[in-house]
Amino acid sequence: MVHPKWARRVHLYPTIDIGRIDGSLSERKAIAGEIRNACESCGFFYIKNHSIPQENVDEVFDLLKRFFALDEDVKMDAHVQKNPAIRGYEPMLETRLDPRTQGDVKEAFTMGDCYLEPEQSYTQKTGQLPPTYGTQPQNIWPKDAPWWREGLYKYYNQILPLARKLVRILALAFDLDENAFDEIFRFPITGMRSLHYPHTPLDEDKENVGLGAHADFSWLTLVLQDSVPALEVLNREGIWIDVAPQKGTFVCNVGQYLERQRNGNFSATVHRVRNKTGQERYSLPFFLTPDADAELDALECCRGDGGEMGKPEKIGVGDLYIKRVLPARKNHPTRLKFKDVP
Ligand SMILES: O=C(O)CCC(=O)C(=O)O
Ligand SMILES: [Fe+2]
Repeated sequence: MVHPKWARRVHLYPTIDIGRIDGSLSERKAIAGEIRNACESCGFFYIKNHSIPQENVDEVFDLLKRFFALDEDVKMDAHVQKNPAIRGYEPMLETRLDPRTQGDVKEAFTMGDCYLEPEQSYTQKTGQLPPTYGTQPQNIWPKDAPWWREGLYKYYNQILPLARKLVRILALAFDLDENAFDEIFRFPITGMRSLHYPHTPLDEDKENVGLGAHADFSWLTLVLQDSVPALEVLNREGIWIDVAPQKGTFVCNVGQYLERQRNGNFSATVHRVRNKTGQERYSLPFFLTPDADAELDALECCRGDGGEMGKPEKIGVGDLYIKRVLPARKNHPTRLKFKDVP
């Protein structure tokens, strides 16, 4: 029997109108209530009326197509192996999120938080000078495609403020003061991952995926997908359910940090990508995680007796990040460097 929460296909992934996210407190609380319900059921929902214009969305997809169509050597100039923070370009099959697969049939380019790159205005945002322990930018860019950095930053500087608004809405969703999380999101860990999935034929001998089954290692993820359906979510009955593209929306999902903070009341649900459409697919997830030096504890409201997950320990956001992100990159120099660290 299908779990009732999943059986109602129509309400499976609600589409939440956030048009009044800057409205009155009661309007913001109404949005918070809808998001809370979605996070307590399947952990996936769409948002619409998010204020990023459709023309900017179209523009960023054109940018992705232009980048991935470049010669491999131009992209490999920013190969992920050259960057200690595991940012940059990943060719096909470089990662394997699900060990049962041959590898992820996709190419990707990741950039994220960096206190040295001027586009991110670290000092203006934090009121501090960049930390002295790092002298190298955390991102890597291909030298022959300056338009790539420019175009991605244009989008980054729109999606990050939107994600920050959702942080405040989530604080309201927990019946907290809406600024309650501001101190752990001063200069958060971010990851913006451009993805290109070719068509992957189904193969009876092996599980053929664009991105293997995983739950996001983030606090909250906002995925911009194009019109090619390929994202699937595993329901509680073990059935994969499509997250159909909906123009003008983002797909949002709860990540493992938020699940932990809610002590399992919110679900970081397993999902994967399989592009069986015959078309090329592009997507652009944005992962938001609290500050690397923040500590995260289960919220007062949901500590309880620990429930079936047990009471989680307080965790250092950055430490856990390193432990969890590296295993999927088996040959990355940073992984090899830390291979004996428990
Ligand atoms: O491409 C997508 O639609 C989702 C990608 C994803 O799940 C991820 O990068 O974690
Ligand atoms: Fe994901």
